[in-house]
Amino acid sequence: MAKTTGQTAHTPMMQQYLKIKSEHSDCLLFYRMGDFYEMFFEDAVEASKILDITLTKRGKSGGEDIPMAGVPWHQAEVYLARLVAAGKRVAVCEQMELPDGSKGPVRREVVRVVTSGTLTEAELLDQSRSAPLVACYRKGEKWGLAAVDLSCGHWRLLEGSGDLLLEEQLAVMAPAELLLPTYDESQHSTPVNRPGDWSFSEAVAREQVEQHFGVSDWQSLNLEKHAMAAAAVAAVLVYLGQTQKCALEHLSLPVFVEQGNGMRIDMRSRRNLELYCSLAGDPKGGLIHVLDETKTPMGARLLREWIDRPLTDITLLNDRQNAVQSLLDDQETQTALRQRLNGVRDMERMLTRIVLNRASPRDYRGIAEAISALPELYTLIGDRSGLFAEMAFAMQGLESLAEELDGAIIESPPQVFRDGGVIREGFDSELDRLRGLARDANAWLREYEARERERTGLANLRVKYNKVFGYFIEISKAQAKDAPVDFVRKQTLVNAERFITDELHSFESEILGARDAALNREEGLVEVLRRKLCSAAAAIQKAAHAVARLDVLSCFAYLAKSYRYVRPEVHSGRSMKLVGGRHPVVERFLSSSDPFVANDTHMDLKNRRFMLLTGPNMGGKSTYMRQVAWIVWLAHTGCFVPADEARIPLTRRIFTRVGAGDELASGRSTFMVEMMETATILNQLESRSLVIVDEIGRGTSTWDGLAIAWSVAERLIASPDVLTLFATHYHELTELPDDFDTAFNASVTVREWNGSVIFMHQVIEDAADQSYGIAVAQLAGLPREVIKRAREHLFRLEHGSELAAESGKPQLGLFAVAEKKQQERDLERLRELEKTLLNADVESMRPVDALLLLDQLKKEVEQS
Ligand SMILES: Nc1ncnc2c1ncn2[C@@H]1O[C@H](COP(=O)(O)OP(=O)(O)OP(=O)(O)O)[C@@H](O)[C@H]1O
Repeated sequence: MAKTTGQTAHTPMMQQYLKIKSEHSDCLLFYRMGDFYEMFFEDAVEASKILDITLTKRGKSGGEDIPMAGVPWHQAEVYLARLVAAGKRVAVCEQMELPDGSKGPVRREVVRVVTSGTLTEAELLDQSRSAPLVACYRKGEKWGLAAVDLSCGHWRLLEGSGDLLLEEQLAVMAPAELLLPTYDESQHSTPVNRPGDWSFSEAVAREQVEQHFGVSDWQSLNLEKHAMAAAAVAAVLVYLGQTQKCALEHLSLPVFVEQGNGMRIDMRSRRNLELYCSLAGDPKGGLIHVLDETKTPMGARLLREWIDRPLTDITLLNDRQNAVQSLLDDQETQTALRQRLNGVRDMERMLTRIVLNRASPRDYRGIAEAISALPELYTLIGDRSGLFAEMAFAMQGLESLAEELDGAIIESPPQVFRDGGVIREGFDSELDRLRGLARDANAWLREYEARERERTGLANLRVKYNKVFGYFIEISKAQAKDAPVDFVRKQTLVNAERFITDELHSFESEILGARDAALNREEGLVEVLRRKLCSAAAAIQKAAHAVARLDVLSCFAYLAKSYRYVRPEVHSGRSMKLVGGRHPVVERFLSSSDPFVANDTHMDLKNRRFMLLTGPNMGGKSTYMRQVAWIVWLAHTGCFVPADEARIPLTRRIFTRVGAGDELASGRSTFMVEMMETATILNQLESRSLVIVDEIGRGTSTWDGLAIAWSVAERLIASPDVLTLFATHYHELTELPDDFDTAFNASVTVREWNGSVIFMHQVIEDAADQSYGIAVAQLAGLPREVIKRAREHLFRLEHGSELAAESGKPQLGLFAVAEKKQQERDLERLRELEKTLLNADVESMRPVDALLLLDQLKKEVEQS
């Protein structure tokens, strides 16, 4: 805390501030003062830097000025967003009563602590992704995770063992905030908070679940055999209690759902394949971006989830595919659906804000419109079976609530409730009556103001209102001396004087209370609607989830139609057949004059489990291999795939090793990253894996690199249930198919034209004949002199070794050269031995000398 001690006695308000701040010392304190949130002492200094707002002062402490900074209450969300993004937690302290003019500060309380994992405001959240609060509890190898997305009310509970899996699961969950016990010192890039070690306990979980959800039947949550996840649930609930300080009626029950295995893809592979953004960090180059044709925020979030967590259950996949096919076949319904989904706002998050009493009038209107859209949606799909029947059912039952809300909330409500005007005329007769009185009052006031101006001759006389003093007449200081005698002075301001008259007073007490009464009445009506929405929260969430599913399925059908995606057959066998496969992202970015070249892929475990892909730089090797990975991945989400035909083996894991950059920040060189990725693959290979290796061993000496690439390739070929695509510039490896029946060569084609290369991007089943490295370097704009010199070096290297020339593989006979050198050394040694033997005079030699010679020869052979 600041230098708050000292001899100066603090004002009562500052004493109150200091007390509240001491109870929230780990947060910045937003202290409400009228229309502002003020911060003092270090909070003010820190916040003014982060928010770039003026640092002023207010009063003194210990003889020194107290620093102060403030933000207007109606813009608080923007500032909160920036503070939270800067890693801060903010305690929001509100005035709990109106100032009544008496001495002493009004009662204030912290109503909420805003943290990165507990945000609910639309302005603070990315609508297309969830930002969960995740608690992690570990004991030995075992761990339990509880993730809650407070903005939607969803839980996800997981258990497992081993650091690798934990890291993977955490990476996929992408927590906005992590809760750990104090003894867990693992390092994370996410902000970590510690709700207290005692909270990570199954017993606390039982207590908390009963308290929050009124559920004492532990079995119904399927947590009895999942003590690790239960302990994590407890920590989340305790933390929410500490920070939210209100009932969380929108939270669904933390039920442990057995996840099944699903397809596993480690975080590196997700990055390598450019799932969320391109390797250069551009989200527009990420797969999610090109696939997201959803119409609603709920749909966008679910799309991410489906892609993040591919399924390995063929029946579930078929259900999704059937639904997509059915929409694809009925374009009329599909078009109508997409039109109707368009503009359905974020039901889940609006509902959360309503339940937590943080909603704006626009949230009420938004949810009214979203619920009103449901009947049209379920009618469109109502006569279908399968997933559609489930979705249609989940959307029903909210019709009367929709009608009531629609009838209650005006079409374009104001941003805040403060001035009323949210409830429609005709919804409540009492409200209409009070508003009528207030309207009459307004007319009377305008007439009274005009009358008094004329009577007094004071042109700038105004009749005004505030909640503390009610109605009064305000005159500027300069003219106050001309006020008539019946004006009774009520308050003196710096530039003005305020008065009351008998007439104004009696008017006020008679009818003007109607305005406040109307506001109160409106507040009460909104609260009734809020309670109804709270009671219907579970049903609304279910409907919202159905809307999200419908949106994603219709997005898949849209992709299929617009970009010629085809329904893949995911089967339990091990063969893969892709005809006319395309890369979903690259094909979108190419111009029509230079269209994407589709390619086929045929692999199977028996004869073609290892594809060795060679060809020039820029030839399209990386694109081809990633497209195969994407097609396999997408096929496991229910999405159709960019190909003319696709038969895909059920795949449990996808591994990739793709040209990495340095991870200097984590102290890893390019080569180290390469080797770590390779180690991950080889150590974790399991049956039904697809492996993509795009270059290996480049970051070290050619010899080491080639040797490593060779042995890794051999290991992958020997792995019993693994399909591998392996791209390399080491042409020596094209000999692999000679030694292994299950390996085959493929290459990307180029043509030479007028001394330049043209990339055909066509994959053929043959090894590449040369690298064209210098040609590509020339294309890239290397100075002409450098290119010329490189060609000279290349010529020297290619013709410097007879074997290189013999092999017909220019530039690449490194192993052959090594072998040749070794043979030469061996020959040399043999000649030495020969010489020694020939020089030995066996006739005259003593037996002991013969023995010594024999011994010497033996040692020489052993050392060679
Ligand atoms: N099938 C294709 N059809 C059309 N253009 C393609 C195709 N494949 C790749 N390209 C284009 O060629 C560029 C280079 O492709 P890619 O990065 O896959 O080559 P590469 O062989 O892996 O090169 P390097 O060996 O240098 O890594 C891509 O950015 C893309 O624009």
